Formats: sequence, C-alpha cells, structure tokens
Amino acid sequence: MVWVMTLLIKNPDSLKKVQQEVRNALEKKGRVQEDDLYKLDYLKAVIKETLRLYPVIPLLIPHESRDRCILEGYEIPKKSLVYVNAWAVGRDPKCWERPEEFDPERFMNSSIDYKGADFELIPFGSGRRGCPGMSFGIMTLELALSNLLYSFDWELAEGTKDIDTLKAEGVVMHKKNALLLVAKVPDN
Ligand code: HEM
Repeated sequence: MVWVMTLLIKNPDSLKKVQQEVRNALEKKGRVQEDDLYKLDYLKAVIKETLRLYPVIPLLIPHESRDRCILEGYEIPKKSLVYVNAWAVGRDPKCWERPEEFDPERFMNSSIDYKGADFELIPFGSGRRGCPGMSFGIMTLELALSNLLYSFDWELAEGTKDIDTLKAEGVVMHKKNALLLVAKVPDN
C-alpha cells in the first residue's frame, strides 16, 4: 500500500486516472465493496505495476533443490539453497520495455498476471510453494486502496517537494523513510 501511494503521488496523471476510475464506477455509493472490484481495471494495473517495481519480498522465500538438475546449461546440485530475485526479474530489460518507468498502461489489454504462470512477474512466487494468500492479499489491497482513492484527495505534506523511494534493509521491502501524505475530503 505504501509503495502504491508513493508511486501514485509521484505520477499525478496515474493518480488522477485511477481516482476517476473508482469515482466514476462507484458514483454516489459511499464506499467500495468487494463486489465492485471487478469494475476497476486500471486500479488492478496500478497494483500489478507496483508489485513489478517493488515486490514485497524481493528475493521470495529461499528454496532448496531436492535433486540435481540442469537449468539453461547451469548445474544446480542437490540440496542447493536457491534464491529467486523477483526484483531483478521485474526490472529485466529483456522482459520489459522501459523497465524503470512506472507505467500501469503496460498491463491494460495484457494477459500478464502475477498468478505464477508468467515468469516475468512473480511477486507471489510460482509453483507449489507459491503464496497461498495471494487472492486474500490482493483483495485486501484492492479494497483498501480503492476506498482511500474514492474518499480522499491526496497531496504532499506542506514543505515536502518530492517523495524518495529509498528502501530499508530486510527480507520484506519496507520504505526507509515514512510516507507522509495529506488526505483531504473532496468538496462535493
Ligand atoms: C500482497 C500480499 C502478499 C505478498 C506480496 C506475498 C508474497 C509471498 C511470497 C513472495 C511468498 C514466497 C513464494 C515463493 O518463494 O515461491 C509467499 C509465501 C507465503 N505466503 Fe504470502 N504474500 C502475501 C500475502 C499473504 C497472505 C495474506 C497470507 C496468508 C493469509 C500469506 C501466506 C503465505 C504463506 C503461508 C507462504 C509460504 C508458502 C509455502 O512455503 O508453501 N501471504 N508469499
């Protein structure tokens, strides 16, 4: 959630577009509920793009190979500790055009998903040890984010010129400096 809001405030066109999508879809309903989420294609693209650039667990969870195997000419001995760098995969120029750029549009009209079948986007891992909480995690994020965008306008705090994207050290990618934004209730 922190990284989505960070990227949106740094990309005001995307913020405006996703906010308009939520407000147009919901009109005067008052709050977003689970069964409204299917209407929010751009919001889903914003979340995918955030997970591509800032995967929550950048090296996933370490795995151990059960047997010796050869992968693309590399031998991986039995019982090797294997780390998969989802961060690097998400920014690999062989997989992504302008990989460093935040561009949710790349997921509109694209079948690429984080469910583990598209190996260029693996914030939840893949295969039988992939994240079992993916649907729950995504739905929680979609619901919270869409309600924050529906109910409030977002601005930088007074005296803040820009937001940094420094990461704290650790297995899970936290933002090093807290994100400080001002939420305003829209006039109408
Ligand atoms: C946006 C939210 C979440 C993200 C980005 C995420 C990401 C991940 C990742 C990357 C892995 C390791 C996969 C691998 O190494 O192949 C994992 C494993 C796991 N996750 Fe999640 N997760 C999220 C939410 C959740 C939730 C909500 C739950 C439980 C309610 C959950 C439970 C687990 C468990 C139990 C594993 C270990 C699975 C295993 O080793 O077999 N996760 N998650």
